[in-house]
Amino acid sequence: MKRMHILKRSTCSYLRARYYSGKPHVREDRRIWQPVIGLEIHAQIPTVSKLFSGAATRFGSPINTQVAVFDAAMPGTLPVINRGCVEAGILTALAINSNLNMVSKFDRKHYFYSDLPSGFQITQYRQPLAVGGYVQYVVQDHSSKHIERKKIHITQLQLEQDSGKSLHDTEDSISLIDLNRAGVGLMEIITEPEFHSSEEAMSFVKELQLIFQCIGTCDGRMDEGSMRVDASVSVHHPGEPLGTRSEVKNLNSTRYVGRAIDFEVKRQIEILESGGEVANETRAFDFESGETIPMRDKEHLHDYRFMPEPNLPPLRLYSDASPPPPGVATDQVINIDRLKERLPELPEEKRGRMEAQYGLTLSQAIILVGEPGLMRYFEEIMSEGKRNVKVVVNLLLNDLLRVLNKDDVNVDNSPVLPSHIGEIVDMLQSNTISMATAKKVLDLIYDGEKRSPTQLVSDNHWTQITDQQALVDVCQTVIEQNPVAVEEYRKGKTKVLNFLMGQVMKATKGRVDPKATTNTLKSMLQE
Ligand SMILES: Nc1ncnc2c1ncn2[C@@H]1O[C@H](COP(=O)(O)OP(=O)(O)OP(=O)(O)O)[C@@H](O)[C@H]1O
Ligand SMILES: [Mg+2]
Ligand SMILES: [Mg+2]
Repeated sequence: MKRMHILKRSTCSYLRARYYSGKPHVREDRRIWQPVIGLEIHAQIPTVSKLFSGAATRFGSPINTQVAVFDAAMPGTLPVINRGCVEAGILTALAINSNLNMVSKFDRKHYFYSDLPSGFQITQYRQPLAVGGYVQYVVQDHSSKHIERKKIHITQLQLEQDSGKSLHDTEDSISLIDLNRAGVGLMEIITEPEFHSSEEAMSFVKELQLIFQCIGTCDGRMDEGSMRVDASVSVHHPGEPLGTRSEVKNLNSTRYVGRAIDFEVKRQIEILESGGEVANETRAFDFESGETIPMRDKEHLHDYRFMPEPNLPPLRLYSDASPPPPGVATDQVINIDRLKERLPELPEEKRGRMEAQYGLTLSQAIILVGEPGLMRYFEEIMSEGKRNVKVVVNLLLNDLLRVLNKDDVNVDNSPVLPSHIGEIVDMLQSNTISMATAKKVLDLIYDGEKRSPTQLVSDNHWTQITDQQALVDVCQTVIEQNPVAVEEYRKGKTKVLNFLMGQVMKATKGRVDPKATTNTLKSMLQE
């Protein structure tokens, strides 16, 4: 059945309604509210210099130490476009299936703000770098464990300058300006208003972060402001025209994206249900109260007085099919076919391949692809020997991630290497060690053990007891030493078996196969 993304109209129970994956909540009159969300994402391009000047872009540098005369809008300075930024924009457009404009243009967008010395931002208004496109992403409902693939359409991708930063000193009532960020290259990506829940919007933002990191066109660090999200939110009754949107600006974590959307949806439903109208306004999110508040400086409608940027010619792209005119040096132009060749396997393609090639479930594929470095690590293990994919994935997702997450260590810095896991898996598959021993070996290597897993097992005599008579002997001892438990088991308290199993494990230091032990114990107890 197709899932519906609709909300109970009643506002009091709104927050309890899981409108992403839950069943439709319908009031008697069957009038339901559907949230509609569109996102605008600003992503900083990690080139060493800015979009139109040679100033550096390092995050966290001392205030006003990365400012070229152009960034400070000194008269007579001219923009020179940064090839790296254009390439990043093109790569991103390709990754989100957007159509590149072979000719795009730059415009001036005027507004007054103290951190914008020129009084205008150079952006792409009339003819952006790319239009259209779509992104496939996955939405996971953590409580129901339901996973769904979704698709969102992209409106456009444009290149533009970032602004500076104002620091307001309320004590001395002064504002200080830091121009380090002014002119850093940004990609603005706009989605169609097609999300119907905060979960969908958040999942898309995470997918975009994965795409950026995969192709290297933004570090995706929302906490450092290198990726910022504006969420436009409205509600309507399905089948009727879209409602008036409000726009919550500058959300700097995926969690805040979700909280701001949930708050807005609830606020708007309340207004509409009490007969009011939603204002088309810009709002800010206050993470402490969890509320959105109108932004005072944006109360009036802006007249940006867009005009073509006279100091930049149109940006022309070339391809093998439409090459540059003869005589133009190849390093002076960009051929998009060369960039297409550089496009790596994207997150959704990786997930699809993990499912198809290795038979993984989508939820396993999501973790392997979402955890930086983990898919490569997994494939390195799988590239040798005939390793059972279930055993490998189980060890990685349950045991390796457990120890790494405990100390917040990245897979790439893991002291447990793919070769270690490979050896452990081989010993498991040949029945040399039990699962309990495998976990113990993994933990020891994580804690700094320098011997190889094989060496460790042989030095400690941890090889699994595979000899059936030896297993029977251990079980016999345990049965003799625990008459009370045995009695209870025979009276029908079958849970006692777990206790006896534990005793065998203890006696053998985990060197037995749980299944073989259970069977042996059971048959011996029936005698
Ligand atoms: N009725 C609606 N409800 C929710 N979202 C909407 C609605 N109509 C449009 N949107 C979304 O609002 C966003 C509009 O962003 P866009 O940047 O194009 O315009 P803007 O916010 O007015 O301009 P800017 O912020 O650059 O000054 C898009 O993400 C779009 O999907
Ligand atoms: Mg906007
Ligand atoms: Mg915009």
